Amino acid sequence: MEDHSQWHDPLLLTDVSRQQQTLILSHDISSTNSDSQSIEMRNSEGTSGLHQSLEIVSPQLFTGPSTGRSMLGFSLIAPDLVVCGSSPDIPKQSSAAERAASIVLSLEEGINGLEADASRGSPDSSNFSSFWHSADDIYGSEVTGGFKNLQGDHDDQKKQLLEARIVIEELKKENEFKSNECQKALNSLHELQSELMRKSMHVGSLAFAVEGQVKEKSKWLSSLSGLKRQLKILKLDQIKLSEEALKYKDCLGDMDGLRSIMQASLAEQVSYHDELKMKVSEGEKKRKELYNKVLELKGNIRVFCRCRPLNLEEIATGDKAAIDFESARDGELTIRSNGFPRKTFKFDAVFGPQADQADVFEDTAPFATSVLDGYNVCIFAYGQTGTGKTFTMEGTKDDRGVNYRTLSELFHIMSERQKIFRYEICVSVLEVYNEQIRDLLASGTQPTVASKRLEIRQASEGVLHVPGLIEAHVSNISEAWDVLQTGSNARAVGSTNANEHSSRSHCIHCVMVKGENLLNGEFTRSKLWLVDLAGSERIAKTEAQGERLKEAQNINRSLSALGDVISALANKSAYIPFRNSKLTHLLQDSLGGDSKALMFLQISPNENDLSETICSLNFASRVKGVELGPAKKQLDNTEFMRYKQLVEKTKQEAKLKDLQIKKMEETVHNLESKVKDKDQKNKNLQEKVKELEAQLLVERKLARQHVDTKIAEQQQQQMRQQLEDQNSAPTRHPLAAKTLGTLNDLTSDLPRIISDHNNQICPSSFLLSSEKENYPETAELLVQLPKRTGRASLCPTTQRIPIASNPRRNSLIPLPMTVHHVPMLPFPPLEDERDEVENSLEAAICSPISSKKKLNSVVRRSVQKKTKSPFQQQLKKGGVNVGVDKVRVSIGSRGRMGQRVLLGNARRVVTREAKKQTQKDKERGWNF
Ligand SMILES: Nc1ncnc2c1ncn2[C@@H]1O[C@H](COP(=O)(O)OP(=O)(O)OP(=O)(O)O)[C@@H](O)[C@H]1O
Repeated sequence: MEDHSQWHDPLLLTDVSRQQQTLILSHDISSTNSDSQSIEMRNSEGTSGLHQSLEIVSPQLFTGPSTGRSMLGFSLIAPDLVVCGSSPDIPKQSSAAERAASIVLSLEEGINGLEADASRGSPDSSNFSSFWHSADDIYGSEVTGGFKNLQGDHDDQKKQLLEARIVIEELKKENEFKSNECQKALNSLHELQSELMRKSMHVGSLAFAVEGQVKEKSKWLSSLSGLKRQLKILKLDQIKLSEEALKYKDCLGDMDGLRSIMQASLAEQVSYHDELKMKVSEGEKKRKELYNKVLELKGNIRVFCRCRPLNLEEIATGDKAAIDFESARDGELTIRSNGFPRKTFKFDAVFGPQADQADVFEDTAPFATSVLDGYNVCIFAYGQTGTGKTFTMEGTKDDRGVNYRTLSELFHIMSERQKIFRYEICVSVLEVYNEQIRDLLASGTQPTVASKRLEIRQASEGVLHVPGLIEAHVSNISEAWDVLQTGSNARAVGSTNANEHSSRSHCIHCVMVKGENLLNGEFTRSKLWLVDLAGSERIAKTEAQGERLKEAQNINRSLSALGDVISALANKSAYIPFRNSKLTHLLQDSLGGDSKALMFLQISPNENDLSETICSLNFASRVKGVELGPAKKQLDNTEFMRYKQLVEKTKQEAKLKDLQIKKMEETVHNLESKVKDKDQKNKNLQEKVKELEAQLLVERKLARQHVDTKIAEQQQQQMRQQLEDQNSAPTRHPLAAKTLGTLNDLTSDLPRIISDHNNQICPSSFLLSSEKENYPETAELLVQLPKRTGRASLCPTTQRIPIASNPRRNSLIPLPMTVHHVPMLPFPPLEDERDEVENSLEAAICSPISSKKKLNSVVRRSVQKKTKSPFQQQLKKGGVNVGVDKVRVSIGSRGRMGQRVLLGNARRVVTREAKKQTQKDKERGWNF
C-alpha cells in the first residue's frame, strides 16, 4: 500500500485536487468513446487567456466501470496538465488499474509520465508496468493494439516535444539575445535619458537665453517703436518747419523791403542823431569854455570875506565893530580904527553880518558846476578862531552852510545832466590834527578804536591819493550829508578862550566825482575839497597851554605853510612848498595852476580882534593876488584806456557776430535751396499724378464708349431677333411698332427687351455704376428697375458673370460734366461717315428694312459718337491706337496693366473668330 501522505506533486505543486477552485476539469470518459477528446481549459476567472488542447486517450481501461472518472489537474503556476494517478482524490480502494490510469502529463517535460516516473524511480512505475502486463493479460491483444497506438502517438508527441524543446532553446537563445539587446537598449536608453536630461538642461538654458533675447527684443522693439514715433514727430516737425520756412520765405521779401526802409530811416535818424550829438557836444564844450573863461576872468582863486555879527557877549561887553560895512561895496572892505577909516581891502565878495547863508552860497554855486565839468575845486574857510568858519561851511540844522548847499547843487546839476552825463560821487571825511591825517569816517564807525595814521601817496602825475581812506559812495544829498555829518561829529574840538567849541584840527571833506559823457564817451575825474580850517589864534591871547598849545602851534604852522604855498604860487616860484604841511600836501592837486579855489575869509567885527583881523585880511589879500593860471580839465586816462580796450573788444565781438550771421545766412540759404528742391519734387509728383488721372479718365471714357458700342450691338441683335420673331409670329413686338429716337423711349423699352432674353441680362446693370455719376437721368431708371447684384452682359451669347464690387474712383479729379448719354441721342451723323456706317450696318444686319433702319440709327449714332469722340484726339496725340475700324482699349484700374481687347467696328459680322475672341475675353474675366 502506498503512503499517500508522501505523495508529491511532480511539478512541486500543491495537491492538484486542492486547486479545484482554480481549475478542475472533470469529465466522464465514456467507455464507448475511443476517440480523442479535446479539452478546453479555462482558468477560474473564466477568461480565455489560456487555452490548452490536449489529445488524450480515454480508453475504458483508464476507468473502471465502477468509477468511470478520471481526474485532470492543471496548475496555474506551471502550465502543466497533470493527470494525477496517485491523487488522494482517487479512491484508495481502487484497483491498481485504476491508479495506473492516473497519468502525469507535463507540458514541459512532455507526455512522458511513464518514463519520467520510471526514471525518478517513482513507486508508480512498477505499478504501471505491471499494470500494462496485467492489462495485456486481462484485455488481450485489443489492449495491446491500443497501447501501441498510444505509444505511436507518444512517440510522435515526443518528437514534437523535442522539436518544441529545440524551438524553446532557440527561443531561449533568442530571448537571451533579445535580453542582451534589451539590456543594451536599456543602457542606451539610460544614456539617451541622461543625454536627454543634458539636452533638456541645455534646452532650458537655451530657453532662458531665448527668453532673455525675447525680452531684449521686446525692449528693442519698444525702443524702435519709440524711435519711430519720434521719427514721425520729427517728420511732422520738419513738415511744419518747412511750412514755416515757406511762410518766412514769403515774408522774407516783405521783410527785406521793410528792412531797407527801416535801415534808410534809421540811417537818417542816426545821422541826425550824430549831428545832434555833435552839436550838443560842441555846445557843451563851448559852454564849458565860456563858463571857465568867466571863472578865469573872475579868478581861479577867489576870496570872499565874511564878517560875523557881534555876538551877545561882545554886545554885552560894549565892544564896538571895527569894520565899516556901509562902505563895503564892490568887494571893498574898510577897517576903521578909532572911528576913522584905516585901511581898505578888496575881495571878490564881502558879506557883512546881515548876509545869510543863501547870499554867501549864491556866488559859490558856480564852483559846483566847475566840479561837474571836471575841474578840481577847493573851498576853504580861513580866519581867526571863533569868526564863523564852521558856521559858514557847516551851517546849522536850520541854516545850512556851503558844504550842504554845494553838495545839493552838485546833485541838482547831475540830475539835470543825467541824459548826457553819468556821474559817480564818493565822499571822504578826514582831518589834519597835529600834522596827522585821520579818517573821520573810520573813527566815526569805530569810535573806540584809534584811527590809524594815513599817508599821502602820489597815484599818478599830479594826482594824490590817500591809501586806506574810506570813500563812501553816495547817490543823493541825504546820503552825502549823513556821511559828512558822521565825519564832522568825530572831529576834534575843544574849548578855548575864544571859542567854547573851537575846532582844533583842519576838517576836510573830499567829494570825488567821476563823470562820463554819454555823447562822446569822455571820462572826467575831479575833486571838491570843502575845508574848514582850524582857527588861527594868538597863543598869547588865548593863553593856550599844554595840549591846546601844541594844537595851536600845529594849526598856526599849517596855516603858515598854506600861506607860503599861496605866496609861492603868487610869486610863480619854481618850487611850491606843498609838502611843508599835511594840509598843503593834501590840497596840492587842488591848489595848482589847473584848479579853482575859493577862500572864505572869516573876520570878527570886534574892535578888540582888529589886529587878527588885519592879519587875516593881509593873508587873504595875498591869496587874492595869486594867479593860478588857466584851469585844466582833469581827464581820466585810465578810463580812457579802459574805454579804448572796450572799443577794441566790441570791435572783435562785432566781427565774430558778423561771421556768425554769415554762417546763419548760409544755413538759411541751404535750407531754402532744400525747400525749393522739395517743392520741385512735389510739383513733379503732382504733375505725374495729374497725368495718371488724365490717363485713367481717358481709359474710363474709352471703356464707357466700348460698353456703349457693345450695348448697341446687343440691342441690334435683340432688335434683329425680335424682328425675326415678329415676322414669324402673328403679333409684333411692341418695340417694333415704336419709333426709336429718344433716349427715354429706348430706356423705357430696354428693360423689357432685355428681360425677354431669358433673363440673361440684368437691367440694372446695363449701365455701369460709374455711369450713375455721369448720367443721373439713367440712375432714376436704375432705381425703378429691379435691383440685381452682379454684372450682366447684353450679349446673349455671353454668360453672366458676377459683377465685381463697384470700382472705387481712384482720381480725385471730377469726371467730365459733359453729358454722354447712352448712344441713342438723335443727332444726325455726318453725311460722309453716315453712309459708310449705314452701309456697313446694312451689310451686317439681316433684318427687315423698316425696323432695321431704326436699329441702324441707334447703332450708327453710337459708332458715330465713338468716331467723333474728343478723346480720340487725345488718344491719337497720346499715341494710342484708336480708329474707326479698330479700337484698342486698355481697361485697368489702380495702376494695373490693362488688358487690351481688340474690338471690331460696326461692319464686322460676328464670325467664328470673333466668337472665339469673345470666348477668350470671357475666360479672361472681361465683363462689359
Ligand atoms: N554869520 C554869522 N551869523 C551868526 N552867528 C555866527 C556867524 N558866524 C559865526 N557865528 C557864531 O559864532 C560862533 C563861532 O562860530 P564858529 O564856531 O563857526 O567859529 P570858528 O571860526 O569855526 O571857530 P573855530 O575856529 O574855533 O572853530 C558860533 O556860535 C556861531 O553861531
